[in-house]
Amino acid sequence: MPEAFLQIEDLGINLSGNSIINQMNFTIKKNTLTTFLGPSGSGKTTVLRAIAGLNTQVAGAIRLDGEEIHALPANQRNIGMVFQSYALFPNMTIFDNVAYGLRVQKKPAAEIEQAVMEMLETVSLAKKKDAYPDQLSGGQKQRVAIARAMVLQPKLLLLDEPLSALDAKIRVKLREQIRKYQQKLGITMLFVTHDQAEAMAISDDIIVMNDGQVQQQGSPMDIYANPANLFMAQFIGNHNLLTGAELRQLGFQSARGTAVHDAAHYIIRPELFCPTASTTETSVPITGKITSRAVLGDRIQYRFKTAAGLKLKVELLNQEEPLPMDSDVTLYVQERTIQKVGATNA
Ligand SMILES: Nc1ncnc2c1ncn2[C@@H]1O[C@H](COP(=O)(O)OP(=O)(O)OP(=O)(O)O)[C@@H](O)[C@H]1O
Repeated sequence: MPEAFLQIEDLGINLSGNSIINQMNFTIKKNTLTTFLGPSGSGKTTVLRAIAGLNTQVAGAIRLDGEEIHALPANQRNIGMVFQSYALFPNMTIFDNVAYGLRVQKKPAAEIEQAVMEMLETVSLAKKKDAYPDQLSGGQKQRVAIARAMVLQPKLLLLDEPLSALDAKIRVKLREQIRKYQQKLGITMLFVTHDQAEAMAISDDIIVMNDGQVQQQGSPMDIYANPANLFMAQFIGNHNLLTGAELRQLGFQSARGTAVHDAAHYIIRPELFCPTASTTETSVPITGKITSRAVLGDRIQYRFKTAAGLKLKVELLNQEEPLPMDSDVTLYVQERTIQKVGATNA
């Protein structure tokens, strides 16, 4: 196993007398982008602030690159931070904003000039070096904030919902750019978001939090394909979540070759329904009626009600005639695509 670069061990955080985080453990690897994903109030910001040193009243251990850092003040941790609100200095030019930290460190002027210009080239803002923050768009301001943090070459860069204040199109563009900077400069990043698509799109690893607990950590594919528990199954994706009893009612005796247990939970992903039976795999026919449909562009989303009254979400590629409404249709699901919640095997 690669050595942990950031190691959180038995982290405990109390705020105003309430236990917010209790015995939390996780590690992240060097030169990766890890996302904290979780609903509002799950503790993402609280843990990030503890790592940054903005809250030092914590139990347990925080190690970065082999060094115990939990007792160090924020400015001695070599950790950068980017906030949703940019927090640029309004009365300084873009160049001076990015140069600020290096000047505090009393680096020679020529070195500062070179590092700042390289960083402004990286974030494609070299031409704006003499502008002031209020002359830039939201996305440009956030790129300055990111450049200002990256120019200090922190061991770890924390980004707390950095895209939340931006509109949808810019968010997608900037998240791709952040991923590019991370890979180009080999920075270890920890990125907080409550947006699942954002986390899936850019992460090497996702840590899903709820109620101050890590629910699951894994690659986007892992998290999507193998939810570790009921919370994960409900939180991630747009699944059909069924009990074993319901699955058997649909005609499945087994899932991935294992007998279905009535009390266990299973997932059928909406995109895994087929209009025709597989010729090579065991597939189960399910008959019911389409009760609604929505054309999403490349896909069509259906609500499908089985003869026994189970309501399922179905998504098919928009490449043939849409399924008819209100008359019986039969769809097929391959037995091997059913996922058991909490199963560890892929
Ligand atoms: N200063 C404080 N005193 C007491 N409780 C706090 C304090 N700050 C946060 N909390 C509580 O800690 C929990 C975690 O909050 P936190 O801000 O870390 O969640 P989050 O996952 O970052 O949420 P969001 O996505 O809304 O930012 C919440 O229940 C919150 O009410």
